[in-house]
Amino acid sequence: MYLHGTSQINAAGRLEIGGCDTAELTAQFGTPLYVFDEELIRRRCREFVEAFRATGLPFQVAYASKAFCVMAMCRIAEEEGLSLDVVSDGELYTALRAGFPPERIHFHGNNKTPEEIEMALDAKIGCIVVDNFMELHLLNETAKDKGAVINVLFRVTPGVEAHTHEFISTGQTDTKFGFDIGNGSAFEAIREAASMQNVNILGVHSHIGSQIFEVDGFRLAAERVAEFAQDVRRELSVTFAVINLGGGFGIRYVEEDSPLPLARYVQAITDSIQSLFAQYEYPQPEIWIEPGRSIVGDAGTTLYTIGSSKNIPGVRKYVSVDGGMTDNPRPALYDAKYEAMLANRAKDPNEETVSVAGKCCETGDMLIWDLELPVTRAGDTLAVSCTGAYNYSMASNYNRLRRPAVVFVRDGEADLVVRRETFEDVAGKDALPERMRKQPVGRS
Ligand SMILES: Cc1ncc(COP(=O)(O)O)c(C=O)c1O
Ligand SMILES: N[C@@H](CCCC[NH3+])C(=O)O
Repeated sequence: MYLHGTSQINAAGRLEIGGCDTAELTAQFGTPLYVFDEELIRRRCREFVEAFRATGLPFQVAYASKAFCVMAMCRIAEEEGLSLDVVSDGELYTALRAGFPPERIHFHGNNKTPEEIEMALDAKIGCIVVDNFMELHLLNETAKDKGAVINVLFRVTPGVEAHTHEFISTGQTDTKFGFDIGNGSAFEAIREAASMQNVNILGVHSHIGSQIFEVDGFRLAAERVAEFAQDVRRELSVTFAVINLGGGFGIRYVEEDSPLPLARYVQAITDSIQSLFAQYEYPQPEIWIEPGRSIVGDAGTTLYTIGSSKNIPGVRKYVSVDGGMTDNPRPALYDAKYEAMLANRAKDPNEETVSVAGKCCETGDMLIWDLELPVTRAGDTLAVSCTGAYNYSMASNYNRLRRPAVVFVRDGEADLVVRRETFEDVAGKDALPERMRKQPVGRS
């Protein structure tokens, strides 16, 4: 397994992250356990911020909290000078509760409810990324009722297909998100908004997909957006102050993945926007981006305890862990690949090929196929790397499993940032109608 960030094998032959021995982490917090390397998260934030600073251009880096939204992560984003992208009332609530400055929050989503819009307006967030006409009208009306003017970006689809898994490509025309540039609906949205009293047009937003390993898609999106900005300026006299090119920067999950240094993505985006807008003699807009996975993805490691195994001679050996698709649905959903190692015997040589199964009652609950490992024993700790993004945030209680705890590790200290769920968390929200309740024992 590739060792990311501060991960290393210590003198005792065990995996250590953030100066914490994983054996101590499992003893203290149990498994499955999400372990986040805080220094690596901060390093990723700084890579983006420093790459922008080097350009001298005005910018915002908004952490896409959907990747991993907990209060402690919102604090880190704020401390590192990032803005925050939320896509629901729950994410907004988490951010506000963590004390994240509302003026640096951007709200996304293709079906924001009236309640979410009210909540965002009441919190006085920085901007709403408008996705459709219904939302635009609702937003203007709600803002009018509250005597407010809300900053908006328009999510546009530039017709660019990112080279990635088709389920997570969103910049193409046939998508549920945003206003299409090609068919004129993006232009129409701006035209309508320009006559509204309670929305202030900041600019446009485009997100072309996720886990992208090249810059051409971003360049192409920048071209389409710049051309659109020019049309809008010429025909509607509306000038965009902000261009947001979304997130999607790829990370290394397995050896075959070849992401670019984060600064390269920033450079390609800033170079394109700067030269295109200069070419159109258009005032330089602020450039915003929204990385999620590339900030937290490789900083997360999940620790599991190995339990049963099943050897099918001539076919394969299954080794089961105490979590699975409930804490990491990505292999089942996207056929996502992961690397793993034995954390408690990290120096032992690999001796067999096994497939790592989760504990859910479902054949598809497999975490890793054909993984080289030392011969495992029940009680060993398996560490799966790169689980920081879209694992905890997409976790479920399938089979009524309790969601794991989350710890942040740094300089030999481990802080619990989400406690492990209890049975009460799992079943305590259930209600039994009166007619189904059992008579207390001993009464007639
Ligand atoms: C609008 C928007 N912004 C940002 C992101 C974050 O993407 P990533 O985690 O790939 O950086 C996504 C998810 O793909 C998104 O849909
Ligand atoms: N959840 C997806 C990414 C979706 C991004 C949301 N726009 C993943 O795990 O890769």
